This record gives sequence, C-alpha cells and structure tokens, in this order.
Amino acid sequence: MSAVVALRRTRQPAPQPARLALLGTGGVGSAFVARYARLRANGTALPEVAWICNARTQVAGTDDLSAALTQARAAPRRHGGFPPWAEGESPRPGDIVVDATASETVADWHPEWLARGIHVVTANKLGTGGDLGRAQAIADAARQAGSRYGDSATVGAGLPLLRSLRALGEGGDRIHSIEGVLSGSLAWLFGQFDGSRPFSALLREAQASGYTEPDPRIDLSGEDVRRKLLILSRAAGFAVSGHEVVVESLMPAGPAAADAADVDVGWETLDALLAARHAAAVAAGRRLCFVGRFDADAGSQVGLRALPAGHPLCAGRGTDNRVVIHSDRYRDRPLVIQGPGAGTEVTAAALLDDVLSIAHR
Ligand SMILES: NC(=O)C1=CN([C@@H]2O[C@H](COP(=O)(O)OP(=O)(O)OC[C@H]3O[C@@H](n4cnc5c(N)ncnc54)[C@H](O)[C@@H]3O)[C@@H](O)[C@H]2O)C=CC1
Ligand SMILES: N[C@@H](CC=O)C(=O)O
Repeated sequence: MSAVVALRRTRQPAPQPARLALLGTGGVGSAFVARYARLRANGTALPEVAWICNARTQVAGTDDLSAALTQARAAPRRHGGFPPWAEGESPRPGDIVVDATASETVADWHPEWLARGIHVVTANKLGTGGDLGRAQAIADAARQAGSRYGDSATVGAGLPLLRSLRALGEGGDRIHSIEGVLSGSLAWLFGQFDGSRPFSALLREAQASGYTEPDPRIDLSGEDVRRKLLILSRAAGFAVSGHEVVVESLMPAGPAAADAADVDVGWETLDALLAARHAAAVAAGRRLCFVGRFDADAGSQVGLRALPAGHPLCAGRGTDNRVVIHSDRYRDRPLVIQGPGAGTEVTAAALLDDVLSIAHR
C-alpha cells in the first residue's frame, strides 16, 4: 500500500509585476514616452512606468505620462550630489531600466543593475561601446544573474545588426569584417552637403532634427562611430579596446576645446575645411562617406573617405546606415544591412522592441 504524504507547501509570495524606470527625458526619452503611450492605447501589454528621471529630478509615473514627462523636463538644473534616481527607491529584480541618456554615470550602473536581476534596455552606447572592462562586466553580470541587456538601439538605431552578428556567431560563423556607414547624422550631412550651404548650417539642422549626439562633437570626432564599431566587434566575439581603433577626427581645434555649453560657437571653422574636401572628391568623381571598418586580421579604422560614386557604401539615402558583413558563410558575397540609423522615433521604437521582448519572454 502506498502512502501519500502531503507536503506542507511554503507559501511563495505572488511574483510582483515588472516595472519600468526611464532615465533620460531628452529627444529619445520623450519619443519613448510618446510611443509607449500609443502602444498602450492600442492594447499592447507593457510594464507600468514607475519612474521618469533625468539628471535633475525623478518623477513617479502616473496614468498621465505626458504630464510626468513635462514635469521632469521642467525641473530646475541641479549641481553636484548623486543623481536623483540613485537616492530614491531602487528597482527590484525583474524590473526594467531604460537608459535614454548619454551618461557615463548611468552606464557605470549597467553591470550593477544586471547583477541584481534588473534588466537594462539602452540607447546609451557607453555601456558596451566604451571601456572594455565595463563591457565585459555587463556580459558577465547578465549571464550570472540571468538578466537581459537590450542593446538594439545602440547601433543602427534598431536595425537588425547586433542580432544578425549574434545569430551568425551562434550558427558557428566567424566574422571576418564589418564595414559601413554607421553614423546617421554624418550620412545625412555628407548626403546633403554639395557646397551650396555651409556645413555648419547643415550641422545645426541635423542637431535640431535629433540625429546628432547631445554633444555633436561626439559625432564629428568619429567617437560615435568608434563606439558603434566596438559594440559590433565585441558582439562578434572580439575583445577590442577603444585605443585599437584608429580614428580620423573631423573636429577643428576651436570647438574641440570649447566648453560643452559653448559648443555651437566654432562650427563655422568646419566650413572651409570640408568645402575643400568636398570639392576635391567631386573633382575626382567621388563622394565623401564617413566609414568605420573592423577587420578581424587587419584592425579597425574610422574616418572620412572619398569613394567612387557607385561604391556600395554610398548607396544609402538620408540618415541611412549601410553595413557590409563578411563571415564564413558570407565570404564572397557579403550580408548587407541598410536603413535609417538615427532619429529619435526609430531609436525609441528599438528601445520599446527590447522592452517588449523582455516583458513577453
Ligand atoms: N538621436 C539618435 O538618433 C540616437 C540616439 N541614441 C542615444 O540616445 C541617448 C539619448 O540621446 P538624446 O535623447 O538625443 O539626448 P538628450 O541630450 O536629448 O537627452 C539626454 C537626457 O539624459 C539625461 N541625463 C543625463 N545625465 C543623466 C543622469 N546621470 N541620470 C539621469 N538622466 C541623465 C538628461 O537630463 C536628458 O534628459 C544617447 O546616448 C544617444 O547616443 C542612440 C541611437 C540613436
Ligand atoms: N548620433 C548618432 C545617433 C545614433 O546613434 C548618429 O549620428 O548615428
């Protein structure tokens, strides 16, 4: 006769629903809130936004997210001290932090959150495109804690670049090279620049359209492309350090040395410089393209190139990124991925795609 032993069950607390914390209420953060509200209104199940934060304040999420966003954006400047979100209630395991800042401080928190079981979704490239140690700490923390790192907004504003590289690696392919136009703002600028309007005027337009970094020097110095190339090559399995990427900067000395607040002051110094490069390229039947290249054997470079007008890298339009990947299976004919690679709306959409993929897993 068998005995059925009733085991007394220890009562498990009901799992708490995941919440969202949005850090950053600039162009991308605001577009995130607008898209979030649209998706919710259409019936998409999304975690509640518990906090909206920026460098100045933290506002509790309410049903009226647009009002919470307005309140956060209107908060007065603050000087020194911990960021407001670091002083309040912490997210708990299972929550999702969305990083729509360009902040080193916030990027430094990525490994810490992941280690605590908090998922991170980011447009901020500094987490995996900056210091190699931090990028490795992010990967280790996510693996050990089982938390997720949504990074599709960091390169190509959500184009299927990182996921394609990872799929190739998982399928046993070694990546040979990754080359392309990786800056949406510079693609747009060099596509528009025909000598009829000063480069500085176009730059201000790109800035107003939300294509550039908060500090456009990050684009013009090639730093943004260096970060993206590092993110891509690291995702392809190569432990590349920033100093291994040879970068040609477009920055003239004046704006390079200016305070961030005065950064608009010297853009006119770019005009003559780039007009001369443009005229020389046109005279040779070429087009200016700002290109990043990672080669598994020959290293990495970033810089402005004058390419034959029919060159495959010149085929994009507007803010298009165009990336050419060679791997074991794509040895002779590469995989080519092209599409809009900058802009607050596509970037916010990429962030929400990552949130949805984590929330609905
Ligand atoms: N604009 C685009 O096309 C794309 C942008 N990105 C990335 O998105 C991020 C945001 O870009 P934007 O919205 O244009 O910048 P933005 O300058 O308009 O906004 C940045 C926000 O971050 C906040 N912030 C700064 N330090 C903070 C801190 N310590 N704690 C909390 N909040 C802090 C600021 O208060 C501000 O609200 C950047 O990392 C950028 O590289 C990524 C892909 C495409
Ligand atoms: N400033 C960046 C924005 C997206 O990453 C770019 O120009 O591509």
